[in-house]
Amino acid sequence: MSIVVQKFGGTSLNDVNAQSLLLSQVRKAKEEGHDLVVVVSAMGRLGEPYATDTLINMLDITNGSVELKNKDLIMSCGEVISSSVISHLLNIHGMESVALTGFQAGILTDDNFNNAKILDVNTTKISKYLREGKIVVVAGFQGATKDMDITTLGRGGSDITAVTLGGFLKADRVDIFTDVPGIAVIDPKIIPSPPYIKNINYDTMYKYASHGAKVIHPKAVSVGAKYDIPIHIRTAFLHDGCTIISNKQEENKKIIGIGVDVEFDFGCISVFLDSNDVELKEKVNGCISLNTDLKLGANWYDDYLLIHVDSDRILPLTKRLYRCFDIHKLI
Ligand SMILES: Nc1ncnc2c1ncn2[C@@H]1O[C@H](COP(=O)(O)OP(=O)(O)O)[C@@H](O)[C@H]1O
Ligand SMILES: N[C@@H](CC(=O)OP(=O)(O)O)C(=O)O
Repeated sequence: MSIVVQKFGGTSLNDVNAQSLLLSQVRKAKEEGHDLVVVVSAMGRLGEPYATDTLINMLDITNGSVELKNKDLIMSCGEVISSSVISHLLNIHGMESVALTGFQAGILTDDNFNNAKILDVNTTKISKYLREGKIVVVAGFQGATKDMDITTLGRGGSDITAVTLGGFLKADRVDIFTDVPGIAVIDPKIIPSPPYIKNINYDTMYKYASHGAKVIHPKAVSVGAKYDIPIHIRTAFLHDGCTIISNKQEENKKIIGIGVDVEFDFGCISVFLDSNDVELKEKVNGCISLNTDLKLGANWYDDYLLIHVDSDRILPLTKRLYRCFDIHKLI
């Protein structure tokens, strides 16, 4: 039997409409004959009751530092709540399911609290439920140490849970459901309706995700490469269309994408392009030399250009670069 892992991020769980789209995606995969593991993140974003940042804010950090082990315990609760709610929803809609925390799912990590690494997965329990025909809903972003202390995997870590489970279970593919229909050439929050990438290889995606394309956690991409498991980035709002991360990459693409990363008071813009295209490199150099007022420094690496910018100038420069490349003609 083929196994599919479907991961739903916080933005794909946070209201009744999103949850009903989740149900229809799960039903579709079940009807296609797959055994299903569903990995869920905490519902919503800061301000919403069970979002990770809301839970962190319940610890009063004004009176001293937070013990990381304790912080992990509260941070893991959002995903546990989601797994219980989603499993219940599946059951009441006629899709038999069971909810597991990361610990119950057999996810063993090191004791680097807040940023733990998965060391092993004992899939016995998941496999047993799958054999019984149940959909297994696993709380993402967490595991437990050999001493049974709860850990979390670093922010955005539910993607790591999903791809790691896919690898250990020898799944056919991992679907990452989010609020965008794939990996775009630039964050759609910066440039609305940008072109989307159909196929991207693990290596390029790892670099792109590490430099601003935060739609997937870079560690999840490297786990995908390790197990050679295709990762589909998609949205539950649409049935068709996705980006496939695998060993394949579209040929003849001059430009892969622009990643934007803001850290405190400075930021980085990374431009990923065909490193053999001298003409394009000159165009890029020309474009950034026209914008010296906005940049702190720029360095070429193998296949990307990294530009350092003050964080308040990052959006204007990104938009100018995007316009200057005329990306629609380059991809
Ligand atoms: N190159 C890109 N392509 C698509 N989305 C991107 C890109 N770069 C950044 N993003 C952002 O990633 C977001 C999805 O990731 P995230 O907020 O972590 O969702 P989730 O809650 O599903 O994990 C999108 O809303 C989008 O703004
Ligand atoms: N809820 C965790 C883990 C996670 O992966 O979330 P999301 O899939 O919504 O990015 C976080 O906010 O870091």
